[in-house]
Amino acid sequence: MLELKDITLRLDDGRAVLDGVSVTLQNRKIYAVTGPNGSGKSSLARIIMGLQQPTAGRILLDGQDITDMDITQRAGLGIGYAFQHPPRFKGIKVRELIKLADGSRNKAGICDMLYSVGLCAQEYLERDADATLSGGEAKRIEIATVLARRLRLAVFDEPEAGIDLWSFQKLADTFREMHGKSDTTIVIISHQERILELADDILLIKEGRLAPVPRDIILTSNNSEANCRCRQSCGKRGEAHVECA
Ligand SMILES: Nc1ncnc2c1ncn2[C@@H]1O[C@H](COP(=O)(O)OP(=O)(O)OP(=O)(O)O)[C@@H](O)[C@H]1O
Repeated sequence: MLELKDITLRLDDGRAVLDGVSVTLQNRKIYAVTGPNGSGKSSLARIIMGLQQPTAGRILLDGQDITDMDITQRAGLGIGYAFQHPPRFKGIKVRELIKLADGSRNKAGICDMLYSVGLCAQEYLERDADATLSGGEAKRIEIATVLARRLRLAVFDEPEAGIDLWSFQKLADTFREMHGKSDTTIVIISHQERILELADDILLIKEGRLAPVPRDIILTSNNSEANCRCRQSCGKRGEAHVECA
């Protein structure tokens, strides 16, 4: 359904953040995009959403070239995005925000959406969706609004960031359920093993290039990074090196 053809993003200094990324996303599949910090994952998500223009390459949705469309036009075609750091909205209640995402939802439907991201509806329905929300609360509410929209393509940028373990487990189950029930193609940028496990396909980005690799290799390399004493994505496979210090 979505084709990325040779997507390249160059900065003013000539550095390539993305370098010839080509991939075709299929209908109704879950894709996990993973890779080291700074490898270009969020840049790719922003380019899919129309928040950023690639320096070269084309994007096709069901054969239609959408490269020059802005975020509003792409939203109209059913492409939605949950930000890594979600915005807050002054003067809007959480209930209204979810209703805006999907006007056909009644109160019970809105409560279900909040529950699916691990929030108690009673507590949050009438809360202002402003800066009084914690980072994790705002993140979960934004994910609920994206889930509520019944999109063709939903992109989630690090949904785990700032979310406690219990809620994240619930969220992972919600992605799985949504996958079973809806036609939405889901792209999740994540470093979480749980997300990598539930994905149909894993896209590994390294230094701006796409390198699809077998799942077990990714999990092994993630684990070794977690064990590394310096905790850096340096690719030295978990051993402590002199230069790591
Ligand atoms: N407009 C910009 N100006 C300068 N540098 C940029 C710009 N956009 C992206 N970059 C750089 O490009 C690289 C890729 O950034 P991006 O946010 O896509 O990485 P990421 O893989 O999502 O990282 P993380 O896992 O840390 O979120 C980074 O080194 C970032 O600093």
